[in-house]
Amino acid sequence: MTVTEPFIHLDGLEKTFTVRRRAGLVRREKREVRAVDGISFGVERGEMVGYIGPNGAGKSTTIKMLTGILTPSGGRLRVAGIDPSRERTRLARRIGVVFGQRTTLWWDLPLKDSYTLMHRMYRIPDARYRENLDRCVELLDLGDLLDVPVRQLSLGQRMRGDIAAALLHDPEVLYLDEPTIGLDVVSKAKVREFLRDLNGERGTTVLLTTHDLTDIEQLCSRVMVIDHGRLMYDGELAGLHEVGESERLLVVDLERELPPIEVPGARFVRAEGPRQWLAFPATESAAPLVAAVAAAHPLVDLSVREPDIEAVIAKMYGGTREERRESLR
Ligand SMILES: Nc1ncnc2c1ncn2[C@@H]1O[C@H](COP(=O)(O)OP(=O)(O)OP(=O)(O)O)[C@@H](O)[C@H]1O
Repeated sequence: MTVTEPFIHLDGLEKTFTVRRRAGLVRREKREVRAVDGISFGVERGEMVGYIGPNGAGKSTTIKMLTGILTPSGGRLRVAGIDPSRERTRLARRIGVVFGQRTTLWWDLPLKDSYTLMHRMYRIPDARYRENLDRCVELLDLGDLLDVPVRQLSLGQRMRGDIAAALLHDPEVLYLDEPTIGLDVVSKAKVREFLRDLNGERGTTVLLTTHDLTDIEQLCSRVMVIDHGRLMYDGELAGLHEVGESERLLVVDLERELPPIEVPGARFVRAEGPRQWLAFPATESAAPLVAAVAAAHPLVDLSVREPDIEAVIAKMYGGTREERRESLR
């Protein structure tokens, strides 16, 4: 029996950068940065996976290798059977990339002109292009924006425009690097809903890099954590919370300043005037806690905050970032 290779397959993948830095007036020192340090994983077709980690962990470097922009220093990499750095152009027809912090759209042109250019660049068959464009315009609410120059779009509008641009050629894989960064709550919800539908209806494989754990919670059944270029966790988000013993925060706005709230299952963290912060295990549902607080206290408002990724990872491995770096040496 032949074992088929996963759709995206990394085996001991490495990327080392050589950085030169001044070590005196004239002398320069060479230093090696192992941005990706032997990562192995497989992603099956149609999976939606979160790829998370603290700043400088090696996420963007991995994505750049997956798209063929960077050549690995070691290990093996295949996307849809293609070696990305050797056959970048062939792979480009099968993948889509969205970098939240940069745009692939033409800054001075109306949004629709960028799409026309992509239509030609990717040589997308006319009917397919029309169908995909119409679908994106409808689902991403782009109708009123098509004639607006990209530089005049808000961040959320631009992001939706970028996501559409990445999908016009029907990619089988979509890499998203911080797709919800800087977006307001409504825009975030729109982007997430669209991605969920895309994955459900078209079976597009999605690899998502984000600092927002809510993105992962709402979209991904599997999450991979990378730190210092190494894979530290691969499994369900709930499992990550368990390993990291992470806590969510319930932020409660009361009608007036009151003594610390005491409810079973939560820990009082701090108060500032009528606002109080209560911590509870991220593996538990917030609903019973909200009900208990609302039943016993005069509430004005409340919200739930997800643990941040840095905090979960710090708890998972203990110590500070520097101590963790030492422990990996
Ligand atoms: N072109 C480069 N030359 C030298 N070092 C680099 C280069 N690109 C990345 N690095 C280094 O490699 C490491 C990993 O960087 P990378 O951008 O992949 O991290 P990241 O997880 O995407 O971080 P962030 O969340 O901040 O975007 C960092 O130490 C970074 O400084």
